[in-house]
Amino acid sequence: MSERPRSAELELRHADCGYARHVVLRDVSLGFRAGEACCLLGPNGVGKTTLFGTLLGRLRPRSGQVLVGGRDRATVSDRDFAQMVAYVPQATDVPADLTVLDVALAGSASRVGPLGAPGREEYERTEEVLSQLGIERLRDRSFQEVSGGERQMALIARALVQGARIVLMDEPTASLDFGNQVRVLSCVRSLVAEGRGVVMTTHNPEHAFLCCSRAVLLCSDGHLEDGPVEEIVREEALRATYGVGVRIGEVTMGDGSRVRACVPELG
Ligand SMILES: Nc1ncnc2c1ncn2[C@@H]1O[C@H](COP(=O)(O)OP(=O)(O)OP(=O)(O)O)[C@@H](O)[C@H]1O
Repeated sequence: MSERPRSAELELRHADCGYARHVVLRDVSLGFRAGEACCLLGPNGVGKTTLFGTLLGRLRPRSGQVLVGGRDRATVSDRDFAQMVAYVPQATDVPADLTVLDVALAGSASRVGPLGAPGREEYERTEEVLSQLGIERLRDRSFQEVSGGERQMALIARALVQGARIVLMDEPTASLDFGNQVRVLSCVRSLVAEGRGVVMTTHNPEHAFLCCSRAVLLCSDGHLEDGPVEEIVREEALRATYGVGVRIGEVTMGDGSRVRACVPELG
């Protein structure tokens, strides 16, 4: 298991993660900080959602600790937590009929408090975020009626309005078309460029090369590998994790930079 990075803003320390009768991940020590994108990889059922649930305080660690800004998660109010950590769920959970603007504006709830109502400042910030993400045209559309990719962008907008330094994204590209996947990955890069931290899960290891500097691979035997993407996302590791052959090559981009790409070997 790798060492904890220093000054992590969100951290698991020797945490056993799981449910009443089922510990899914044992003795996990991982720290996440602003200015870094980390990709969480692993096969179905290995425990990625369980790890997120624990980081978010929805699941209590069976042992060990979750620390937020150095404080035990259990001592941090949900409101304070929301100012430090935002969560972008998969876009499949559709709330009651709200516009895209309403969904994004909900990100300001932790700042205005339970009895407050968003004011001009919150509306202006929300409009700004919608245009930053290029979805201002969707402002008054029903969240239920926009496409999956547009919903995902609206949920990312909500996290940006929330203003948290660390953003957890659960399979942000799942069920998106190619164009929307690329837009979401570009958005991850922009978040990091503006100093936020992103922790995202994906079932496409190539996404780690595109927008993350760090990868955490959860292996079926319960062990975990954590490090720079190029050291973690390797052909042998992917074969061991997913049980399929994969070749990793490099592609030269338009600006001359080289990016790694994964191509599976079909049996
Ligand atoms: N509420 C629960 N109670 C008991 N066990 C659970 C519960 N939810 C999930 N599990 C089990 O925990 C393990 C990890 O599940 P988890 O959903 O965290 O995996 P995952 O890596 O997110 O999978 P996927 O890639 O398919 O989303 C699985 O064995 C699952 O069956």
